[in-house]
Amino acid sequence: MSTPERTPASLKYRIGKVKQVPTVVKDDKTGLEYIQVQSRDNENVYGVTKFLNNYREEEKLGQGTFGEVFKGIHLGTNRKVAIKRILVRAEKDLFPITAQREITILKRMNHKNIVKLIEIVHDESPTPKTDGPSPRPVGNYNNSNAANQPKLISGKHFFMILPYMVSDLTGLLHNPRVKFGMGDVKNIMLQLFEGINYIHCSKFLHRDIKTANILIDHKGIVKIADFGLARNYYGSPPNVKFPGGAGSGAKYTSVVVTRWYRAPEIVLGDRYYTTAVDIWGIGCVFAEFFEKKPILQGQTDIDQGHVIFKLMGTPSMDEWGLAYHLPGSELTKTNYKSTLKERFSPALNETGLDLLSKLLALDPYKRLTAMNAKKHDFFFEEPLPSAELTLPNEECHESDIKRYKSELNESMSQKPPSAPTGHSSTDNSIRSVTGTAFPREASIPKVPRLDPVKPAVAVPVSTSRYNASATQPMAKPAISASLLPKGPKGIKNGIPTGPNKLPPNPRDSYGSKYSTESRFGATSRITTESYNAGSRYRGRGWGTSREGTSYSNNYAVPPDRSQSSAPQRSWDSRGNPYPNKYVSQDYNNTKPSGYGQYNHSGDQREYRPDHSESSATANQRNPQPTEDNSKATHPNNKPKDVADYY
Ligand SMILES: Nc1ncnc2c1ncn2[C@@H]1O[C@H](COP(=O)(O)OP(=O)(O)OP(=O)(O)O)[C@@H](O)[C@H]1O
Repeated sequence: MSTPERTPASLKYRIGKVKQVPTVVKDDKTGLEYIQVQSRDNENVYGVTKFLNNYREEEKLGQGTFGEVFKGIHLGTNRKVAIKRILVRAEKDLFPITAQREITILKRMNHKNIVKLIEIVHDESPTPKTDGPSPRPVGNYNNSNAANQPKLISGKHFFMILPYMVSDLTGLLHNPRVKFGMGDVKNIMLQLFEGINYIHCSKFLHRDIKTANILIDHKGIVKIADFGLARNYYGSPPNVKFPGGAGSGAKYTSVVVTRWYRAPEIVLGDRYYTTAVDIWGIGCVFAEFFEKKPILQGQTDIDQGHVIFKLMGTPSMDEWGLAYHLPGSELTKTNYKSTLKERFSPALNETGLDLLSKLLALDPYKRLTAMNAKKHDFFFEEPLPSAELTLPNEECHESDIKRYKSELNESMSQKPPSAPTGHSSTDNSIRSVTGTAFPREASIPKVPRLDPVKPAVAVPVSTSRYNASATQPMAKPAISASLLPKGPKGIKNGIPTGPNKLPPNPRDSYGSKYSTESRFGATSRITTESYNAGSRYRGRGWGTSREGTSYSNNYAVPPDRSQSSAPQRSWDSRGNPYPNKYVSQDYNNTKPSGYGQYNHSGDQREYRPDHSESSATANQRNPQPTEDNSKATHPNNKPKDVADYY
């Protein structure tokens, strides 16, 4: 039995300008207070309970941009949890939009490779009195470490309670005692593709794929975490038939993705990006297994473009025509040759290199989709993906990196004399695909050092999260001023704004290759791959011993929000038609989207073009909604969920 109570002022908050007044309900039996949330079909509902006396916080696991993550224990069950603190500042009374977004999206996710949200809890930090004690630290008020805890700004605190994961990929890759075999790498990559495929098919962009956001539980199950930058996208989900992403139907913010994992289209200022931005991030993660540090460490946003082109080569008009018409197109005047092969051939064979080059394809429309990547030959040749991940006996988190570095330095200083030449072991060299051991970080061949260049802007926040020597950005040659974009508008937010003149229509370069018909199958029925296609792996042992071997069980159908008149991109803000490449994205006109369209029977989820998703043609002459104005153009004139604000 529950009795509604008046909402205490402390629980009122705002999202943007909209006041949120949750109904607080008190459970008569337990005495717990929680916020009453209206349930929707197929959706888990989480209440908000008081933190105090329910959870105990232990050590800090990670420091995020908007909060801290602690290891903790649920006192009632002794279950280990991760506690992500969200600070609501009393002065502004604003619940952070990133947290709101993360909560909203996590609630909709239901897949074994996506981290679950257990609940949201709140606490009220005491208002400091001028003569009173300082505000108390989070949760564990009796914690002996309390004195060491950072002092909190007076305000309301909300905490996301997540299942505790023993490791994250950053921690594992930096731990000198952890050695992944190629089978393990394949296992992790396949799980990652499963997770990201689910996110994309649920019509969300993650927008912050990086090793620190890839968690692994005690059973070796990979969980994608941190949905603080995620958002829904417009248009149909990616399909198996063609490479390239989905979601180019609207203009999104360019300030997304940790710089080193940022896709080239974002770096060059394309705001109509797609799910392919997440695939780029996964490509970076894949390569990171072999160097044990982020592979593309740009020191500024512009430098990031140079670093990317130095690895993949400056694209020709044929290779990525749109790059020549993006705000950062000046970068295409560079003349870098791809170094991908020579850099990664010590670790990867031809098939592996092929997968890597397709995940890191500069043109997002040539990049693999997650479901296509899973079918790449790399996963079907020896060594096969390992059936289970063998994890180290220790927990590895990003926060442990400092410790690993000092351990490594210590062991290096006590290192016995090296074996005489001729008898030297090859154990420390990067092994080919058939090898089982990865090198210790110290033994990775060093990329030749070049003259250092002073960063034009501050090093990104993420840099500070790594021990300097672990991720010391590669020294770069000084960037010739002539290579830097210098459009009349200069540089905004570190992204070159490029020339003011309208880009010429690259129809010629794209039209022949990507006709609407051939790319998006205007007349064909698009069949997406079933998650049950995992049987292909299961036959080989992959996934057999995991929880929920029936992949389809993991896919609760999220509510189909795709029936809104999703804005389509056909005309740019200046009222000019976009390159036909983008116009061809209007496959949404003839194709429905969303999970509601899938037939879940058997192994195949079929995409049934029974009705149109949007009235894009009607919108064609109207300025297209952007992340900033999409709310205003929503048919109901109100966002369907918080993510729609962005
Ligand atoms: N459920 C969990 N179990 C164990 N560790 C976790 C969990 N969630 C997060 N962490 C740890 O905390 C770190 C930061 O978490 P997360 O990325 O979710 O926070 P954030 O504030 O959004 O960070 P950022 O600003 O870097 O994106 C992770 O890298 C991981 O080490």
